Amino acid sequence: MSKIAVIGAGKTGRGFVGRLLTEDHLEIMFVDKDAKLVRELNDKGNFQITFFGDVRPKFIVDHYHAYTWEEADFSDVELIFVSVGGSNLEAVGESLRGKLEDTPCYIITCENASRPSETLRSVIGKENVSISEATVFCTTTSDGGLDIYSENYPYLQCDAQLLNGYIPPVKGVKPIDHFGNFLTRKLFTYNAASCVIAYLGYIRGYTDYGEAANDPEILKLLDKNYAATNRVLCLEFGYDEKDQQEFAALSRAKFCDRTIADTIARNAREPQRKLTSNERVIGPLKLLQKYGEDTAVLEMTAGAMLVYDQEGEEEWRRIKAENSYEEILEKICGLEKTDPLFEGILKYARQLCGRIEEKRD
Ligand SMILES: NC(=O)C1=CN([C@@H]2O[C@H](COP(=O)(O)OP(=O)(O)OC[C@H]3O[C@@H](n4cnc5c(N)ncnc54)[C@H](O)[C@@H]3O)[C@@H](O)[C@H]2O)C=CC1
Ligand SMILES: O=P(O)(O)OC[C@H]1O[C@](O)(CO)[C@@H](O)[C@@H]1O
Repeated sequence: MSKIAVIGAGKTGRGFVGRLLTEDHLEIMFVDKDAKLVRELNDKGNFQITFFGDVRPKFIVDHYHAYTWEEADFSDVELIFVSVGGSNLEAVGESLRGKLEDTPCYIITCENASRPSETLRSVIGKENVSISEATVFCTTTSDGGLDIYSENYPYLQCDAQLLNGYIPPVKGVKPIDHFGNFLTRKLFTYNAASCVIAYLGYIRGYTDYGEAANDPEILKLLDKNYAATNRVLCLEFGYDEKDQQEFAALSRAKFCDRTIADTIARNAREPQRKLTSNERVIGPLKLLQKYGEDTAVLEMTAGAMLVYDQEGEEEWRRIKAENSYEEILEKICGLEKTDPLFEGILKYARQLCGRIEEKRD
């Protein structure tokens, strides 16, 4: 049988996709740029998945070998999952381009990102390679070791149309016929809400994600944002209102679920990625603006993102050291100075920055 590769042996790659493949007794070829992680995966030969709330016995993933790019051989690889973080997709495309053969090959991106298949397709540029995108609903965390903590989510839904009739030989991977804007819907509903909780939680001094999600003040803002975002997503994409409300309610229940042990730092990681123009905050803000809805909660969230600071976020710290808030709004968020969102976000950033400084004194 042809090989299956997973590029990015991180939390989603090894902890979610790796589990789905192992549940089907499939052999995995992990590829990662982190040579230390590759060595650890091979030396140990297995890792364990513990499910939040102990809803299922621990699960072992052990049918794999891990490789760095230099070692990885893609001959006879038919199916590739990519889960490296949206900002690393171009680099993955560059690395893959020279390694893929001229036989048909299918790639499924597993990223919270705007149009990740387009990004990868434009770099790989090979006719024989079909690239689909998936929505990852399964939260996976780690405490730095190989083992993973995870929800017991059973599926990876992906765009069937982009697979050109190919059916992945994995039970947990579900090609959906009318996938359409499902990834954008997920990003603007789930991940926008996650940003409200994480960054407003940071401003209020929380480090635990579940605590922040259950804060009554944050919940009030979250619900206000869900109501407005639900309305504009229905107007923009034609979703049924009740269906969208139920979709949003599922995300609310998940974020408030205290059995899912998670941190503000993980959910707030890489603000520079989350603040780009079509992403989870500026994207829905533009829709709210287009349909005349109240933009305050997401403007406040974007303001909190500008203020956000955390050990380990070195790229974000560099960007902030080299750019003013105004420059970040222009260069990263793609907002013009004349756009009311620009001034709105800036106003909140200044207010919240003052609040953080007061706390420090
Ligand atoms: N962890 C989670 O709960 C969820 C994650 N996601 C998405 O899944 C994607 C991955 O996230 P995580 O697994 O949490 O991140 P992670 O940081 O745990 O894993 C990413 C892995 O990709 C590797 N990588 C980065 N650039 C690479 C390159 N050029 N070549 C090969 N390997 C490379 C890194 O070394 C790392 O091992 C992101 O797009 C994220 O938004 C989506 C939903 C939930
Ligand atoms: O890697 P990112 O983009 O921060 O997203 C991870 C987020 O995605 C989620 O699955 C939300 O859908 C959460 O677990 C987590 O907050």
